[in-house]
Amino acid sequence: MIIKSADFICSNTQVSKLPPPVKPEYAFIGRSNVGKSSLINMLTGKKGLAKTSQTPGKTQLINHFLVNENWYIVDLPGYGYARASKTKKADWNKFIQMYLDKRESLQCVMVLIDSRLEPQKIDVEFCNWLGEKGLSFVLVFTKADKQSSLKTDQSVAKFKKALLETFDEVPQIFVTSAELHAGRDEILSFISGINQDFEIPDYKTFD
Ligand SMILES: Nc1nc2c(ncn2[C@@H]2O[C@H](COP(=O)(O)OP(=O)(O)OP(=O)(O)O)[C@@H](O)[C@H]2O)c(=O)[nH]1
Ligand SMILES: [Mg+2]
Repeated sequence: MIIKSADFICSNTQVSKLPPPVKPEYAFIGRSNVGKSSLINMLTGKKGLAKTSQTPGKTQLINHFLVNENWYIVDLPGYGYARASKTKKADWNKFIQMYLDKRESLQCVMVLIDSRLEPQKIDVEFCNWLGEKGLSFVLVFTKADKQSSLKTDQSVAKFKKALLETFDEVPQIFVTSAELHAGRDEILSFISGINQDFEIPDYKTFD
């Protein structure tokens, strides 16, 4: 897929204020600092589109970006930010779960996993939750440039093994580096394949 345009549309803290669910949508989610915003910038080819930061907890809202006028990328706040208060974490859970659970046009949840780490409990639990809800998801391993490909392969294998404790099969896997633009074509062609079959869902308006 060639990216002709990518534009910021809106930031929201309320599910009721999201754009109408008439275009296919892909949510990028994962632990704080895993590289969600960097990946979005890499995929769209627009460096400053999603705000990135070395300080975890940068993205605080549901941010919609419209790509090629016909599909949305959604940048979500990271989960598992250790320094966030309990109330904040609970708010995050409620808000994000409601969004993921209710968003009619959501086609796939892109779960980002830091390829340098051993399987993290919070990531595995989040995947299990998606599975329970029957939501489609794929795994996107990030920051592959930070280590050898052997080390990345080992991380991927360990994560697969952790998921196979609850799932019969593992979801599709992408290995990426925002730094090296790796994995871009694979993810864009995956999205393009789904976009082709998109039909506008029935949906409720909130007014
Ligand atoms: N080397 C390398 N660094 C990366 C890569 N992706 C992200 N980073 C760095 O990791 C840090 C966090 O990146 P962000 O994209 O802001 O992470 P995020 O997941 O959006 O973080 P929050 O919005 O805080 O949840 C930044 O310092 C990035 O430059 C990558 O592929 N390779
Ligand atoms: Mg971010």
